[in-house]
Amino acid sequence: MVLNDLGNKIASALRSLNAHVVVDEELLDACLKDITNALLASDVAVPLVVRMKKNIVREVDLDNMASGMNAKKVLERAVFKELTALLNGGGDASGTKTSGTKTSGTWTPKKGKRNVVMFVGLQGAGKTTTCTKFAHYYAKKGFKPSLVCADTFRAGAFDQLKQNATKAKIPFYGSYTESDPATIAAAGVKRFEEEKSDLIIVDTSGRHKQEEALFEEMREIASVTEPTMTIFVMDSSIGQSASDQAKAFASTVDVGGVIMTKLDGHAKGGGAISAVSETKAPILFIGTGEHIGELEAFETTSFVSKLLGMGDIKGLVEKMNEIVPEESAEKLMEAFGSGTFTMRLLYEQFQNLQNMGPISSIMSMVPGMADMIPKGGEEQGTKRMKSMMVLMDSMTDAELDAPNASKIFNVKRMERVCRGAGRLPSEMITLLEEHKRLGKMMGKMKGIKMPGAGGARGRGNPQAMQQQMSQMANALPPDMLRMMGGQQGMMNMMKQFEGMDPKAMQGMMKGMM
Ligand SMILES: Nc1nc2c(ncn2[C@@H]2O[C@H](COP(=O)(O)OP(=O)(O)OP(=O)(O)O)[C@@H](O)[C@H]2O)c(=O)[nH]1
Repeated sequence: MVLNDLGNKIASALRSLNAHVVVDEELLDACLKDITNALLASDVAVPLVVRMKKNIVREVDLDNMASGMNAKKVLERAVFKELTALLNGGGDASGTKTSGTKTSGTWTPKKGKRNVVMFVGLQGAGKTTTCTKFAHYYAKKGFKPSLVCADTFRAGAFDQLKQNATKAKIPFYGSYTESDPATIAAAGVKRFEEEKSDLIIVDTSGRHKQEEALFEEMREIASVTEPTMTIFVMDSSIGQSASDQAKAFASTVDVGGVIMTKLDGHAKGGGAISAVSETKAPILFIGTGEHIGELEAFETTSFVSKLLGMGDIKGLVEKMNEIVPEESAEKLMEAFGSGTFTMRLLYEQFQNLQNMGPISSIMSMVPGMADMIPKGGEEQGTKRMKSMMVLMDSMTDAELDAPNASKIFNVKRMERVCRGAGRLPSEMITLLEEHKRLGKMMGKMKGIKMPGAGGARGRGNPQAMQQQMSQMANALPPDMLRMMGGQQGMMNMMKQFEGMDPKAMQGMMKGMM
């Protein structure tokens, strides 16, 4: 993931202070040096790094720090604040901007109103892909989005948009014959206004800073479509040169938000962050893959928290509650109670896992678990899961709902399922073994009450919590328990959930299970 390296280095610089009881000037200097070096090595622009350092030093004023104040905590907070400000597009926590339609918070279109969003950005930044992801994201939220292709510069742009839009079932507009992008944009917006689309997305052609003619075209499109929001799409793998280009865009049109794409790559990312600060606009979303669902609403504090290995419990709760349907969670809970674990239930849990997106991104939300999935492990796991689902697709309803699936398959039935699924007998055996193993684990968990409302783990009942944790720890495979830091690690994790809305918490725990 982009910026991972930066996050690890800063977190390790901060952690290095833990070995010392008192933080003096010398230690602070050494830590700050490591942090600034990490920022520079990630391509964050020098003036921004200098400013950040100055702000941090001002905040962590050891000479004037009240006695009893923890210097490490103050430093951690200052670093957090500066990184947040940088990603908010201001670059300076002491004086954040707002201009035009932008705010330093998040922007959302208004349902049922006229929302025209113009996408601008460099060639290949991912505009066309992101337009469809953006439309899909809001379609799921009940909007009526539409797409207009005003890119007549790149041959094939309209076909790409058409293909993406058709797949996502989003109405689109474009032309093979009209060569003036402003004319197409105006006609498309007019059409969709008449059709009462409440989110009209206009894709423009990519350009470089030097191409004045194309910048003029962008101004013309903006003047005929009167966008309510202009989003600058930026490739996070772009280096230092991104800043100049971002500046040129922001001075031509009123950029109100940024979408950073390709965060799933391995680039250093600091150049992109510096460029965001040139636009003086907040990041609204991040692109984390090529697929339509791989667009995540951006929440700066959650992002910085994850970046520094502090987890993002709030995001985790929201994600779990959004993805795991209440009905499926209830069924799973029932299975916990009865110890019955059918193939269908396993299939449904795999479906939930697929909807969650990469497991590593979920793990990064849990404090201390960012590195739990070994390199390559995720891809391998996904492949295995898909192969098991294909096998289950070839089973009968009776087989899917049988309480003792691992016992009812004879050789003939196993061969038939494999033939139907086009899978090897060894894969079928793995599925049955896996199902049996999970069923066993489920049996051990029988009777565990979920934390949260009405759960045995009341805040005032640490003994009950300890008991539940022991039972859970016994049920988990030893490898997994070890990765979680043993029973103590689990307890620490649970402590992070303290003070959370019990209902939300309960829903999340059901989902996680
Ligand atoms: N890995 C990854 N690839 C992405 C992401 N977003 C876009 N892409 C890929 O980036 C490439 C370029 O994307 P396009 O959407 O064609 O870019 P564009 O900005 O419309 O290009 P122009 O029309 O030439 O300006 C495509 O191969 C996309 O699949 C992302 O978040 N992650």
